[in-house]
Amino acid sequence: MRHDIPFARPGQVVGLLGGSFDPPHEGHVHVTLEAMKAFGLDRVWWLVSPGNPLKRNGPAPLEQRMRAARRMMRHPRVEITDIEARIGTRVTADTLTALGALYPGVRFVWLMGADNLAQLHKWRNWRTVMESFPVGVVARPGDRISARMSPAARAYGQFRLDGQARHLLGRSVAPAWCFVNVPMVNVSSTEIRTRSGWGR
Ligand SMILES: Nc1ncnc2c1ncn2[C@@H]1O[C@H](COP(=O)(O)OP(=O)(O)OP(=O)(O)O)[C@@H](O)[C@H]1O
Ligand SMILES: O=C(O)c1ccc[n+]([C@@H]2O[C@H](COP(=O)([O-])O)[C@@H](O)[C@H]2O)c1
Repeated sequence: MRHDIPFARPGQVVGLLGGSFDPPHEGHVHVTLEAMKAFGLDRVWWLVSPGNPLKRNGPAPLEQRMRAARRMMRHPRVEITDIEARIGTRVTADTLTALGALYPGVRFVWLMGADNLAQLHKWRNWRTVMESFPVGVVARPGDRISARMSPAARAYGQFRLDGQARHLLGRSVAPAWCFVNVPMVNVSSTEIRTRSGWGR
């Protein structure tokens, strides 16, 4: 196993929170802790992205976002990683395919806020995202309804786990997804960039 990428044992359930983290904030911490509890995850990796394929303006340098993410999230079961830059992927479908090959036997769960489920059908090979690993979706202010009515939610409606079975998500076989309606934290990187000048 390479030493510049995180370690996971076969059988472990590892949540993947992909993001620009430009900058990281309390909302990311909140999603991580709620998802860990709700979906029965052993660990969560923050995948600090080299750059969202759909965002035209590049984020702050990866090293700056990695440092800020490490300051923001200090938890013994959470790892901050730039693994996408290391393995050379930025499209999520490609990342998940690569991780499946790199970590045989590890049970990954793709995590995202409701805003991303609402947009998922615009991602490259988005069906591969739904079909590679189970997907855990966490409520976000303003996006709960659009997420649940979204093309991806409708296309995979029959594979949705009821909220009461949320703890089974990590041990489910894809396609399987679950939306959890947890208390929400109203913060975004966009708002922080606007008021703080982060990255400029
Ligand atoms: N407050 C929040 N509640 C729920 N999910 C969140 C929250 N903030 C971020 N997320 C989720 O975390 C992941 C990474 O988010 P990202 O780094 O894009 O932050 P962001 O605040 O959405 O950024 P931006 O405002 O630049 O779009 C995404 O899946 C996003 O939905
Ligand atoms: O694969 C895609 O086409 C794609 C399009 C938009 C976003 N994503 C991923 O979604 C995650 C959240 O992105 P962001 O910029 O909203 O933090 C991050 O891991 C991105 O790489 C992926």
